Amino acid sequence: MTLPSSRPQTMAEKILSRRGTQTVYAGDLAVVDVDQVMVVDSIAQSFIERMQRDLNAVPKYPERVSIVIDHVAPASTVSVAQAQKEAREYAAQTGVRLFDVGRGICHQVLMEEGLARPGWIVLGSDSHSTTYGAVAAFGSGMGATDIALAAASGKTWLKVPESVKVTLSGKLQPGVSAKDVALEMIRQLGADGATYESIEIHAGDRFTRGERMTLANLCVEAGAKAGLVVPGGEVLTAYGYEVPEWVYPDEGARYVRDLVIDLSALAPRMSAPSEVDNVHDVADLRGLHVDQVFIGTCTNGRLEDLHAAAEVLRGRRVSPGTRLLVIPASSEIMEQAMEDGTLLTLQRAGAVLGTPGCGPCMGRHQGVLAPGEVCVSTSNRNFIGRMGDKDARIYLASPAVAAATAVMGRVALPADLLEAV
Ligand SMILES: CC(C)[C@H](C(=O)O)[C@@H](O)C(=O)O
Ligand code: SF4
Repeated sequence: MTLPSSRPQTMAEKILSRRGTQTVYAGDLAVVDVDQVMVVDSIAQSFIERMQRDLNAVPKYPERVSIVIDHVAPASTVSVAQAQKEAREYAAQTGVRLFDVGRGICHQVLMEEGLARPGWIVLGSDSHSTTYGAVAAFGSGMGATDIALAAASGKTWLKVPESVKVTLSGKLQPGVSAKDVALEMIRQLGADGATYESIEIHAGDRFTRGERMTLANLCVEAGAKAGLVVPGGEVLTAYGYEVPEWVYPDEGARYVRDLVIDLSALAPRMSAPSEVDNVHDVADLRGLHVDQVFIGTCTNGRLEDLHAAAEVLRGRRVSPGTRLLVIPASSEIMEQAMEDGTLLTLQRAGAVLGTPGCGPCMGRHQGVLAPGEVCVSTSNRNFIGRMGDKDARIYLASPAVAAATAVMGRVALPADLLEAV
């Protein structure tokens, strides 16, 4: 079925039209079918309460609902353990999917399980649900009430967002990664610069699916409702997904803003405390003492990220005054990194390895920070108090920069290690 389209549409307009009842444009209200609803452990209790107490409903399509125990996994306190127990029981009773402790971070797991696909609408009880835009799914985060309504009815309603067009041009320099591009994009847009907008990223055939996840993941840090990467390159061929022709934005679609990022001019970037858009060249922050380095999260905990870190750490040691935590984003990644020797390289270099999941990303367990401590993290948020004490400071960077920093014990570029020998 091709819907009549009277004027050119953005990708967000395309998907929301196709999955809804009529052709819609930015500003319209859309009622759409939801292909997958994702609930994380921290929200599971409120979700269950909304379903049972407020809506008196069961999931309409249990196969379209997934619960992931990832944020504080394994449980850190009795109340966390109790909440996770209830989530397991709920999944067993209703037949929704459950991904239990150790399977990994919700967004990574859904992608691996094929529960986010081109043209789908995926709603998560987690703000980084924009990540699904890596495979051209309209992914968005919502609160427990909206998530429960979507699970109960199989639908959601939302205002169709305006779109910002981000075009990537040129070729990345060696040592510069998708994370640096994402941080630069957030700097240019600003922390609230795309509030309730869809960021449509035109990357051509650049970037793997994992790198596209990094780009789409960071979109919410500019306040975006969705972050859609236009399919190209590997995404079209390597994952067995058919990318339907109708997903692509039309020539002449209307954007509220146009941004072009010249990749050839980009150096490794770092976001300094305590807003994600406070982005600088790593070279300008070089030398700052770092207490903890964390490589992981839904932003940069994939195999390619662990490879980038291992390349820097092979045959080297983490600096004595610094701790390095490495947490693969999923069990699948962990297995691959075991098989190909990456974890051994990291362990020998002095890394502390953790259970696949969010780890200390939001400061709940497994590596929270003391007052005054400085952390370089490959995650996506450096707000005050995010990883522990409010007087700790967090800098966001790519896995290669994080690894070089761990070796030097201070903010460094991989190239600095060669000079230090
Ligand atoms: C716990 C969850 C709701 C939260 C989010 O919404 O993003 C967390 O994942 C985060 O990164 O802050
Ligand atoms: S890894 Fe961090 S950013 Fe990602 S879902 Fe977990 S807590 Fe949120």
